[in-house]
Amino acid sequence: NIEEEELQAYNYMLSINDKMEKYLNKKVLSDWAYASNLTQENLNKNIKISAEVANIQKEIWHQIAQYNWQQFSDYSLRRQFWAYSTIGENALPEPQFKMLKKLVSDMESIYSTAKICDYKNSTKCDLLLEPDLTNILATSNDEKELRHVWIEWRNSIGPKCKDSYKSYVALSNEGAKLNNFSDQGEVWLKDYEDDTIKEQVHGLFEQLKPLYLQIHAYVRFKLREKFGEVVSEKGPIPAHLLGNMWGQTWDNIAEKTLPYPDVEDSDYTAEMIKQNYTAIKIFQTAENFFKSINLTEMPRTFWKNSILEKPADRNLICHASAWDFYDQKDFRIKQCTEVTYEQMSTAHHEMGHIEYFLQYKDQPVPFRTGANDGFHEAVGDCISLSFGTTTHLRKIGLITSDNPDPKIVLNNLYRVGLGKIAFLPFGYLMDLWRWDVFSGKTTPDNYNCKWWELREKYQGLEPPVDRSEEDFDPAAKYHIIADVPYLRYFISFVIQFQFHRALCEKAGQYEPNNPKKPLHECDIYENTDAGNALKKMLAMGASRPWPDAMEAITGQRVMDASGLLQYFQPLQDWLEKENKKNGVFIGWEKTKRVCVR
Ligand SMILES: C=C(C[SeH])C(=O)N1CCC[C@H]1C(=O)O
Ligand SMILES: [Zn+2]
Repeated sequence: NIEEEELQAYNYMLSINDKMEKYLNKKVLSDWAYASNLTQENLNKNIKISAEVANIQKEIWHQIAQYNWQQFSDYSLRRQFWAYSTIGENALPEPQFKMLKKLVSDMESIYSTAKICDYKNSTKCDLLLEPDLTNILATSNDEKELRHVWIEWRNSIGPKCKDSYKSYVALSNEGAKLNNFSDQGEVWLKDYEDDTIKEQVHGLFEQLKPLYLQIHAYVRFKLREKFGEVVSEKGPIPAHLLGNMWGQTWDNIAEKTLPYPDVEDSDYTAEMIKQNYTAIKIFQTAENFFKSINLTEMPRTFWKNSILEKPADRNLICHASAWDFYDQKDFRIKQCTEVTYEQMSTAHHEMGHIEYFLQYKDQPVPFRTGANDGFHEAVGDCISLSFGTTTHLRKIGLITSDNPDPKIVLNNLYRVGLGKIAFLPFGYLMDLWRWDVFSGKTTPDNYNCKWWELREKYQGLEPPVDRSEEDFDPAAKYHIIADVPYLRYFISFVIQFQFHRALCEKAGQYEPNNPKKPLHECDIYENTDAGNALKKMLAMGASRPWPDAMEAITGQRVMDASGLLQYFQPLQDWLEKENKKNGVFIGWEKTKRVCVR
């Protein structure tokens, strides 16, 4: 009868979780070995162990189908069975599974080893994305150099990945169908446990669009002042002038576009260099913040096993990442850290992942993940909202003057806005493009022009030169070729402000309508009430549906743009006034650029 079956199932679940822990540890160790040293040998080993784990997942998949787990009375047991009942590409027969793994690994290797020639010295052809091209895009004022780097990076990747990408899409969809999903895009949305998630996300974007239009119009006006006619008055902004290879965050052009350029402005990167910051010191600074609010210090093995600087002697994947080795002890970050303020934020972002791993490490294996993917991306960024205030930067000496001029605070809010507001349309369109690719609505002969259609429609950006279907520009972004979903970041950029608002209220640092305690100057540093509330939510992992985790920390059960909008209200007021004063056109007319089909 069902009681006996449930008791047997309980013991079965204990045994498969134990088994999965051991095999996942082996698999992640081999994933790490390949990602940190891109050799053929490491790839072969990684594909072999991954196929072994996929076969175990298939075995479990067939075994759990024998159980009437939907009838079990124990919620947690039912939920663990539910978690094991969708296994994605692991459902593919071994040959197809191995092929898919190889396609993604090859594209990651192409991306991570791609080199281009320097604009000024055409014999120097060893420029990598990190750190070389990233630095040029962040610091160069030479429009021709920016254009060169933007085009050459895409030429070095797109054409080489297009065929692999088509096969990757087909195989991913085959795996999806074996799990009874219509396509891979639907598999990616499963863990939101809400079949209205797409509509919710669309609604959030529409709510945030007016704020985006204001910062877009202001930035276009300032860039036109700086670069001249290459930036049109009313058209989309050329994508190579925004301080970032993908135009996804614009904080690197803060100095060039500040609202109050005359007040003394601290260049935080210069200050970090002046104060002899190193990669280690950057991570110790991040750890210090987490410890100050009663979260957990990094385990000793973290400092031993992590890769916090780019090794000179091998090819590796430099895109920053945080790793859980499923043995409740070994947690690592791999980051090719440079001493810049942007990298300080990334270090907090990655350590936020580690804190989540540490808090849920005693959960059953299927619950050792975020309440939803967006939660995992929001932890570190939420802490950075405190870290990046003038109050905190003064505390740690990255702002050396104690000038209380409110213009300094607004300049800093603008800088944060260039990172957060500018990101929203990019965070949204990345999977808008991929959902249509997986569903077949966007076909391979339309991949690139559809991409630029979305980039213009949502971001108001245009390529610096005409594009065609010979190009494959989506591949220029890591997550596309590395099979990493992206909706998680859009969701994170919304909910991190809900978390921040809730923690700031708990810390007594924010009171709605109290101009003495505005949200954008709240710093929860050393506040354990806030830290303990965050800690409680993190420890839940994915043991409950995400509205329960959202309620635990904010008291709300929905995603809500009001946190972000309240945080940036002073900036939005300033931008609306400034744009009106300058008589700038809000929005953008159609691009003159063409995409040849
Ligand atoms: C830092 C990471 C690793 Se989870 C990352 O990929 N991020 C963090 C913000 C958005 C996204 C990106 O770089 O595109
Ligand atoms: Zn992340």
